[in-house]
Amino acid sequence: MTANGDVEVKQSRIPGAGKGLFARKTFSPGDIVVAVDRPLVAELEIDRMLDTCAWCFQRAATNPTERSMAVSMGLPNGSTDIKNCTGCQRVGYCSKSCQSKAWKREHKHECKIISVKDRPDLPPGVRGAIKILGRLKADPKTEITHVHDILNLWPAGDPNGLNEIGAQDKKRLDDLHLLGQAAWHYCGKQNIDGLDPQSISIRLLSNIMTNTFILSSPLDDINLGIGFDPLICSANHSCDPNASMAFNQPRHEIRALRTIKAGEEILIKYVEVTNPFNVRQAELKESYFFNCQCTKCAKGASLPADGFLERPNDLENEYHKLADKLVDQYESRLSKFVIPGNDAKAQRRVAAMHAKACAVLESGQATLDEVKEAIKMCIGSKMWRWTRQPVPLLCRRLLTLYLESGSIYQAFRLGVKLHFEILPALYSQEFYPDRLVNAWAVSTFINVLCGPANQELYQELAQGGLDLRLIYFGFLFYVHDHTPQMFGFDTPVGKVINSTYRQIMAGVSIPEADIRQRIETIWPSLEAVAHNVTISSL
Ligand SMILES: C[S@@+](CC[C@H](N)C(=O)[O-])C[C@H]1O[C@@H](n2cnc3c(N)ncnc32)[C@H](O)[C@@H]1O
Repeated sequence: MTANGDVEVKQSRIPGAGKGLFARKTFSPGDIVVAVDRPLVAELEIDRMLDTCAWCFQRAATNPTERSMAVSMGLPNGSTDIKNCTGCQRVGYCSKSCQSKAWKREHKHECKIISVKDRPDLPPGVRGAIKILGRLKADPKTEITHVHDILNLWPAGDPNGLNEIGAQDKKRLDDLHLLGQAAWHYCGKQNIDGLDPQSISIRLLSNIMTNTFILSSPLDDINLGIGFDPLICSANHSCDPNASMAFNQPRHEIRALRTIKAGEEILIKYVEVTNPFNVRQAELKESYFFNCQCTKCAKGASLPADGFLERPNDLENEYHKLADKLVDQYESRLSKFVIPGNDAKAQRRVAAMHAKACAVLESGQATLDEVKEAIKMCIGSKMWRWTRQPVPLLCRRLLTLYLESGSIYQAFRLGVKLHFEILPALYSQEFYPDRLVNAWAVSTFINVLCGPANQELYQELAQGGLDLRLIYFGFLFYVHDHTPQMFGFDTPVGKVINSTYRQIMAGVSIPEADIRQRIETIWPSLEAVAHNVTISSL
């Protein structure tokens, strides 16, 4: 495996986790631990194949409203155009340079296969496997190493791995067999020395499909596609990770979130780790087929993230009735949310409320009112605090919906609540990606609020002691200060942040140090804004 010298792959200390990635030197917070120029497999979701560059994953905003919004915010989505490959017309690129890199490395192996007229668009994992097999055929000597690196991972690298998947989800295993055979068939059924031809395709595909990470841009809250790389994927999961992944279109990095000492295992998150114990366990099992054995999970459901504000059997009458109906409605999904307790019925009621809120989150179609209602149900029932999931995830969704509906002031207030109250309670690290992305979003809302269209509101807030211009600088500096540790300025997100910072500072005559001093004096008034966001003011 093409490991860089700073890390090595060896037996993990997590019980039953197989191999893991270990530090060979000490890393400071923000240091790049591992980086690949592009994951070995990076494939667009089917829905993104025609509006996102298949090489660098830059998405073009095609909806006119979204496009003009992106232009006004200086985001790359507003200035990107995707031109289809003239051969297959199934994928496109944002530039000649991306097209040429993609062709040389991989697209030449799939172009004809995916261009067949009546063939439906193939799922990303299958397209990835086709390219790997195509590359192997063209250059067996070099590419066989990649194939072995892939096959060594779990589950194909573990004699029981595929059986375990079959035992948990037979349909998933059947699908992998079917899709693997399809990839092998499309590639001319090539054989690989020393490997059983019947199993190569399933093993390749299952290792790619069960170890993928989602590729998305920090500036664009959309799943763009899937990534898989044997080196990055050697890192095991922890619900208390010491490192995080960043996709810098198309460079992929793992960065230290805190000090990692030489010899320590590098642990990233595969799923949302701020969820309660049972939800984390269920999500890891559903998507990655394992029972998490990390140090946080070893404590079971005993942490603040698992607890409620009140005892579930003290649920007020109004919510009691609502929850009883929800228990019937979400019966089949309850086990994921139930926390074992003295009063099983009461636990099932709050679990049903959690299931309802998650159904809202999972539905891509939920309206602004539905999301608000879900937050009101959780907070209004007095069971949830604002920092217990799924409330933070619902708040993030609501913020996006406020933005889409043009309710910028509401988005600003909720963003401030997330910044001051919610996110620091979930992630103690100063520059955690979610905190940085939220702060960047808040800065863009304030910029709009400072504009000519919002003069009245601006004046009103200024009279109440909220100097939005100064607050804007506060968020801009926060984001600019932490970007090097989280993304770097040479990345798409880093470039947007840096050019905004430079542009703004070029028009300012007051020394930056003075602005920073003044920010400190007004910052406490923002904490009051955060505090004043209640369910009745959503
Ligand atoms: C992306 S691979 C990581 C490399 C893998 N350990 C190997 O030996 O190939 C993911 C697999 O590692 C194991 N794993 C990762 N994190 C784990 C954890 N916290 N607890 C238990 N098993 C884990 C699971 O088998 C999971 O399906």
